[in-house]
Amino acid sequence: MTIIDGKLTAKNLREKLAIEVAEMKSEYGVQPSLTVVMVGDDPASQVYVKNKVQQTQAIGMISSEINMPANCSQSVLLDQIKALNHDSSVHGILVQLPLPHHIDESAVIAAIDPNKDVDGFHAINSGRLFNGDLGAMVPCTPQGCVLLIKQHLGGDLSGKHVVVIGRSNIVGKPVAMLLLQENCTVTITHSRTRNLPEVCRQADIVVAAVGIAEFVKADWIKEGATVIDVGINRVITHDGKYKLVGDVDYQAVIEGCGAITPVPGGVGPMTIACLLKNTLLAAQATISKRSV
Ligand SMILES: NC(=O)C1=CN([C@@H]2O[C@H](COP(=O)(O)OP(=O)(O)OC[C@H]3O[C@@H](n4cnc5c(N)ncnc54)[C@H](OP(=O)(O)O)[C@@H]3O)[C@@H](O)[C@H]2O)C=CC1
Ligand SMILES: Nc1nc(=O)c2c([nH]1)NC[C@@H]1CN(c3ccc(C(=O)N[C@@H](CCC(=O)O)C(=O)O)cc3)C=[N+]21
Ligand SMILES: [Mg+2]
Repeated sequence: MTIIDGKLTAKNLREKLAIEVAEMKSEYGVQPSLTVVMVGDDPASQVYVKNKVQQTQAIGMISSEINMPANCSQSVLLDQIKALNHDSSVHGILVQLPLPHHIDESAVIAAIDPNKDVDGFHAINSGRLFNGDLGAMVPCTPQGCVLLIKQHLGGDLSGKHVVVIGRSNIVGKPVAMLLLQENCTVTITHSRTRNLPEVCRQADIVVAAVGIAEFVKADWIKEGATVIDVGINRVITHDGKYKLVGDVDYQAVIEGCGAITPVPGGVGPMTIACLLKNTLLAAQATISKRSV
């Protein structure tokens, strides 16, 4: 049984990115920059934003954060995004989700310049991914999942049966598309799926993106299967502290699976590393435009 070390893999990826950032600065005088827009003060989002700001700067990129009050209107937020779209010193824009209920998330995502959409959530980018076009900005968490799977299984995923649990636009659907592109046989499951344990037992690889703490049980996992736990759930322990747990019943599943990503230290750090990679790609695209 292997515990897939996402923290280490993410650190190695960030080190490679740092070299490319330094080269970009010295050869073109361009420093990749990422702006995160946060509306309101969701505590879980704050942790993510804090990690992201620190890691962006650590690899030599510019990080800025725009905090807007929870009661800010949709039109004020859309104007802010338009200003960032027109600001050539900003290469990547990330609007932290979820947004307050009075704001239409899809309208906000649609307002982001697809070339600066480092989350890969804009319909132009999800369409490119769906069509198998190179040049899509690929959503960070799905990208991180696939990197961890390929690293563990040695690159070629042809013919592997993957069961994805969850069909959100930010994790389930895009991770399924990426794995299809890797020639996997992909089953997408969700809350209306019948006999989910039975379906999961067919899988060589299970990707759990459900949002329910310790939802996936040991007897759902075929012996030797690879388990990717995307879930980030904050639960209160018996001594009243918060801890993070995934969507997989980790302590039970480690007994029989072939490999598993821990929470924390699995997919989460890869999400941030892939965000930095997308920011570098967005900055590189502005240079190739300039030189022709
Ligand atoms: N590690 C990271 O970097 C990231 C982690 N996350 C975490 O990943 C998890 C999933 O996130 P996200 O995709 O945004 O979540 P959503 O809530 O948007 O989607 C959850 C999905 O799980 C399905 N589901 C819910 N209950 C069941 C059930 N009983 N049986 C089967 N399927 C079920 C839902 O089905 P239906 O569509 O039918 O409602 C839905 O498709 C969360 O814990 C989140 O915090 C998210 C982003 C990044
Ligand atoms: N526009 C947008 N894009 C996102 O990608 C996005 C978002 N909104 N909203 C929230 C979710 C969640 N998410 C996480 C990323 C990293 C960690 C992460 O770094 N986790 C660490 C530890 C964190 C800790 O210790 O609290 C780990 O799992 O080891 C967690 C969660 C990105 N999301
Ligand atoms: Mg959601």
